[in-house]
Amino acid sequence: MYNVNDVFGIQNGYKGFYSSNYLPMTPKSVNDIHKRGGTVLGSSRGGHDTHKIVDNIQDRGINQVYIIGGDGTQKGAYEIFKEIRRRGLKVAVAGIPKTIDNDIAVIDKSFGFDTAVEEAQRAIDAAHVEASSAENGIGLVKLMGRYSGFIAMYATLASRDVDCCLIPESPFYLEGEGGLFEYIERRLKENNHMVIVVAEGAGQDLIAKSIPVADQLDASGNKLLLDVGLWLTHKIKDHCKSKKMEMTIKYIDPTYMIRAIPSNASDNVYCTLLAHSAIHGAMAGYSFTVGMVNGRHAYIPFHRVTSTRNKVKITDRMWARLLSSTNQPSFLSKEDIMEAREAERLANRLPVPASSSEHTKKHSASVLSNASGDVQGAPTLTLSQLQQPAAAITVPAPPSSATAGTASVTVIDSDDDCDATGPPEGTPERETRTWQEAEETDRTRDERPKQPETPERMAPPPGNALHARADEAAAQAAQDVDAF
Ligand SMILES: Nc1ncnc2c1ncn2[C@@H]1O[C@H](COP(=O)(O)OP(=O)(O)O)[C@@H](O)[C@H]1O
Ligand SMILES: O=P(O)(O)OC[C@H]1O[C@](O)(COP(=O)(O)O)[C@@H](O)[C@@H]1O
Repeated sequence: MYNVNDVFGIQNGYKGFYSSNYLPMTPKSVNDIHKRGGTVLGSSRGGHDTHKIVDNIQDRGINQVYIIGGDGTQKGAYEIFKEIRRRGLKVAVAGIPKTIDNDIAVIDKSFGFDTAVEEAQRAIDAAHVEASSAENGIGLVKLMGRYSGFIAMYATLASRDVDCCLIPESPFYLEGEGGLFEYIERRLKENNHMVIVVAEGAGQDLIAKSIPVADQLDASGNKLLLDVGLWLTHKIKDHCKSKKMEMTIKYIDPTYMIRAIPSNASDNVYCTLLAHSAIHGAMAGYSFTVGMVNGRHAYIPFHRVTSTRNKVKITDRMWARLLSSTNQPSFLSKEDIMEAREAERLANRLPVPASSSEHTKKHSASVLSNASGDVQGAPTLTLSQLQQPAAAITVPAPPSSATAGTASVTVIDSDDDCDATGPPEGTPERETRTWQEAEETDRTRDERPKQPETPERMAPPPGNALHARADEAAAQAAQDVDAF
């Protein structure tokens, strides 16, 4: 569709721009890479030298750069975009969110997350089998999630075999009333076995207190985490020993096995849509992070996705649903809840609530999105060309009959951050609302009467008893969190 002749892969992450040769990529060479796990191009931490990267882009005459990765990668893409803009180059930068952690702000979910949740079920199933095969058996599964517990939360909700889910956003404690040990004792008495899921970033403060070690960072500046699964296993064993309680604990760490598998069908489709959307946007001359927002394809300015991180909101319904599904303690004091609400209010720039129930007002990301809900037309580039950490594409100047106009471009910000070079002539009209106007409109939309929050307002359509029970339970759980 766009007459692209030269596509190159950058090997081993950002440093590959200046430390290795670019790898020519053809439809044939990438034909089945989506069926393999990991990355054929390689990845790395650290090594982001903005000037050297942009020098290379410039020297090689690259005019579109597609950058695939998590929030660190998107930050790096933003730096590259700013340097390109400073130099006045006609190069579009498209960030494509890929992380199993799902911690990238604004977008509905990141590519890789669904696959991770699905694969995590296998580890939870194994933990359940092992736990239920022993007397007082505990199965403990560690899942990835450095800063955010989305994989742990969704895997727990999907499995229904989990009795306790621990995530970084919800601090927990071991001893005393309402603590983890008390819950474990109770659950073993009731059921004779239990499954605990812990996200790798959970309980890091607790571990640091019991094993004081200096913080260490990886090459990208991320804190190296202590193994919460191993630590917890020992703590539980020690506690049960002190109580003369017979028990068996099996610790399963499937983290890399989960990240290493090929993406599932739903992620493959999502990847295709991201790829198509990114290509249309870059061909139209824009720079952005691409993603689904409220179910619509959107082009998001880099700074919107890099300024915050997506986290599980423990004051939100989803976490309340999890609490009601596992029956675990919330580990939260009233002060913790108020603090979490206040942090959420400030992060979302919400007004001070008139009453305590006001906090439940949600404020979704203010973005504009494609009115049709989809990007029109599909380029001939394959998604697999974009399924790797970084790829640079050299695009010939579009012929006068270029079909870039078929891309139904949606721009989420009308400030100049979203537009490296401006769209070439003949491309569709840009969104004309200012960012502030857009935000205002979206806020108005967000504040329209929503799905009611209280049990009586949550009444489902008559005749649907199953939904009624589920909704009642969710509302009750939300109230429990409120009341706590
Ligand atoms: N603030 C930043 N500015 C520039 N580059 C960054 C920034 N944060 C991370 N990076 C680079 O992005 C790459 C990926 O970041 P990392 O945190 O390792 O993974 P992820 O993209 O999964 O979050 C690394 O090469 C890192 O150096
Ligand atoms: O040991 P590594 O390779 O640094 O990776 C560990 C990290 O990768 C993550 O899973 C994120 O992976 P991705 O962003 O690549 O999907 C974090 O949760 C975890 O801390």
